[in-house]
Amino acid sequence: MTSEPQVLVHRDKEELAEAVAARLITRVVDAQSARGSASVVLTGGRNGNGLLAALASSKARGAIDWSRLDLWWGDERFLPEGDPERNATQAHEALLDAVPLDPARVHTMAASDGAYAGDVEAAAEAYATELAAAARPEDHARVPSFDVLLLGVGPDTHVASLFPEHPALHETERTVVGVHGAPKPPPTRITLTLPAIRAAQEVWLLAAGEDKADATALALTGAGELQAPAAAAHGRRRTLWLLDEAAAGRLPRALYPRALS
Ligand SMILES: O=C1O[C@H](COP(=O)(O)O)[C@@H](O)[C@H](O)[C@H]1O
Repeated sequence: MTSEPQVLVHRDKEELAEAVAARLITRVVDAQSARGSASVVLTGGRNGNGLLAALASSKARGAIDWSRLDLWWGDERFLPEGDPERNATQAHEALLDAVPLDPARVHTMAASDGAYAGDVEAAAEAYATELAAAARPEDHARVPSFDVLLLGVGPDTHVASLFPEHPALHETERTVVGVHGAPKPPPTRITLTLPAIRAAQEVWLLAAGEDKADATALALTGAGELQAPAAAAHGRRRTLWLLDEAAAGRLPRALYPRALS
């Protein structure tokens, strides 16, 4: 089962970050009260980090039981531990160091100088194993059915480290793969594949800024999955495109309810 994309447009990137932070707090609190815990897949990039910063400064952040939250990553730049370009480093700076998480529930992807000694394929396989161990029988997948999986949309329509026309987009078996020759630095990365992304209950795609307007329009107006990877990202129950007015600027008006001012 997939879900039709829904589009919500906020005024600017600051309003987008604050509104998505409020939405995420509500979603996590609901999942924790229903099940005892929640799981969220983080994204890197400007909008992902803007969201984490908005969560850090939200007065409502205390509503989340941070010790019962599993955090995963959709992708990682295969760089040494602590490198400022690693998505995990940026997430720690923006939010994770400021909240009482259980370190055992913070599932970072391996660094290039870590246990797999520069072998990105082995690092990807290890993350797939960690995900499979966390999946419950009721998830019906080799990954947990994440409550929310966040994806920042790149100006070329990439999501996670799935770039247009790249071989990782063809993956139908593995849930995590190594990426070589990414067009955006660094060239070597680790990414969830489409089957892993589509196991999430809800997929939220984030885009702000005029440089995302073409990507957003392309992905939401019928582009193929190879041409526009963002078009291939769906949640089982919900697929939400969360935009600011600049990123929504080239969308047909019929696609979203809020009129641009
Ligand atoms: O490299 C990456 O870029 C995308 C989008 O980044 P943005 O700065 O253009 O918003 C991000 O989603 C991905 O996780 C990251 O590794």
